[in-house]
Amino acid sequence: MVRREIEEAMQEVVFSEAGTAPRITMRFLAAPTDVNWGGKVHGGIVMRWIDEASHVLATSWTGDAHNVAIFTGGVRFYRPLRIGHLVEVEARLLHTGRTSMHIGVHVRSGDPATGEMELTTYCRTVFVTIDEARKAEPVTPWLPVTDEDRALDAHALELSAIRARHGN
Ligand SMILES: CCCCCCCCCCCCCCCC(=O)SCCNC(=O)CCNC(=O)[C@H](O)C(C)(C)COP(=O)(O)OP(=O)(O)OC[C@H]1O[C@@H](n2cnc3c(N)ncnc32)[C@H](O)[C@@H]1OP(=O)(O)O
Repeated sequence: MVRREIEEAMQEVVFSEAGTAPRITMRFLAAPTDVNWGGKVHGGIVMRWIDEASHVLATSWTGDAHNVAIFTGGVRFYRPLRIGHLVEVEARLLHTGRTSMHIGVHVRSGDPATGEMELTTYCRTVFVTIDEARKAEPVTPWLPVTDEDRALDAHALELSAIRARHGN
């Protein structure tokens, strides 16, 4: 039920170059040490990359590395990721609340010989910067500029509202 509502909401949004939101991309090779028992990259490793890319984005937006994930959800593993393939992890700021940074992360991968990249994973994370007392600090608001920015900003709020309606 929640999943269907979230998947429907996700189908309506577009991530393209028309978005002006702050974003960062990490690129590297999937290493032999990232392997799972089936010979592909372990899902937990992909989650670590998602965490790291979100952390880099949150740090670049706030200028403060003391930020943590307060929520991660909507993780969708679309296809397996192969050892030796080029990996691209793109984190884009979707929305800022009083203290929260809502981030959409796309993981793409492909054979470096062809350069063709395919979407392997999408995930949404929420990060906050913490102060010395470990309280979430106010964040500089990000103001959407283009139609795509506004749509993604509204999308982030809609996903939070769906979860709140279902008690999580
Ligand atoms: C830190 C040092 C770094 C140093 C540099 C080293 C660099 C090395 C590289 C490392 C790269 C990897 C870095 C990854 C970082 C981790 O992944 S850290 C590991 C996982 N995370 C944690 O351990 C955090 C555990 N949680 C906590 O400690 C507490 O919840 C926190 C984060 C201190 C927040 O507590 P709080 O101040 O009471 O927060 P609260 O006011 O309830 O909520 C804050 C905001 O979150 C929102 N929120 C709360 N729940 C939800 C939810 N379910 N959904 C959506 N939003 C929510 C609230 O609505 C609020 O947003 P606003 O309405 O203000 O915009």
